[in-house]
Amino acid sequence: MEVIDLSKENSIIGQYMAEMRDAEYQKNRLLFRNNIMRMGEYEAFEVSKRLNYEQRDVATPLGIARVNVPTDKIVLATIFRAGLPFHQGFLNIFDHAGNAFVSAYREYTDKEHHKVGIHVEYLATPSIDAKTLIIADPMLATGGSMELGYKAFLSKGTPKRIHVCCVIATEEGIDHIKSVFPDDKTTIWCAAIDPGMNEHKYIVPGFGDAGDLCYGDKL
Ligand SMILES: O=P(O)(O)OC[C@H]1O[C@H](OP(=O)(O)OP(=O)(O)O)[C@H](O)[C@@H]1O
Ligand SMILES: O=c1cc[nH]c(=O)[nH]1
Ligand SMILES: [Mg+2]
Repeated sequence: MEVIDLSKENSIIGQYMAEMRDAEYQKNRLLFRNNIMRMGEYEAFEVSKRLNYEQRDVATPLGIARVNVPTDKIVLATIFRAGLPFHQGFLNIFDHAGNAFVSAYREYTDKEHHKVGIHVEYLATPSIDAKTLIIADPMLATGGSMELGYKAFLSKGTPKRIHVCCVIATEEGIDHIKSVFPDDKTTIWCAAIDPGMNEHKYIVPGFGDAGDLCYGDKL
């Protein structure tokens, strides 16, 4: 399975990442959400290079122009909450895509807050049969939310190609995706692979809680 870490090549996303990781800068939720959205736009452009294309003749006012356009039928899927601004970034680029949403939230199952359980409660999706499925969620920590989100989407068909798109990943999360997603048709995209997680399963150095940074704390 191909894993593409966009930070391997210098680009403007290094600036977005520096701002998103900065504890002072993070205090402004509008800026944080906006940077997550811009990361989505950037990643979407990169993913677009891997789509299938066909030539089309377009009538301009002055003649016929030959243009390459993507033929893939895309479904953009995301996981509430932190996925929402990331999803918007992808949708700004793939504006003809279908859209799928699932809710998954992590909850500690022990009083020491070392073990994480994941709850899936809501699913709204078009058919993903024979589609190019892009699942956008900024954090790939244990990989549990991505797995459960994917399994929920699978109840609505079998995709032709899958792009797992995140902002920060861990090796553990990537290994988990490799163990549960089909190897021959999945690509993992990220903008950083961080060294690990703390005892509460937060990525270190990471950002902190991406959902809270976008939308505030929750009970
Ligand atoms: O790889 P995992 O260990 O499953 O962690 C990743 C999940 O954590 C975050 O969601 P969270 O559960 O914090 O919900 P939120 O977006 O509502 O804050 C993030 O958006 C992922 O969905
Ligand atoms: O570091 C992490 C891990 C999971 N979810 C987050 O929002 N942050
Ligand atoms: Mg959260």
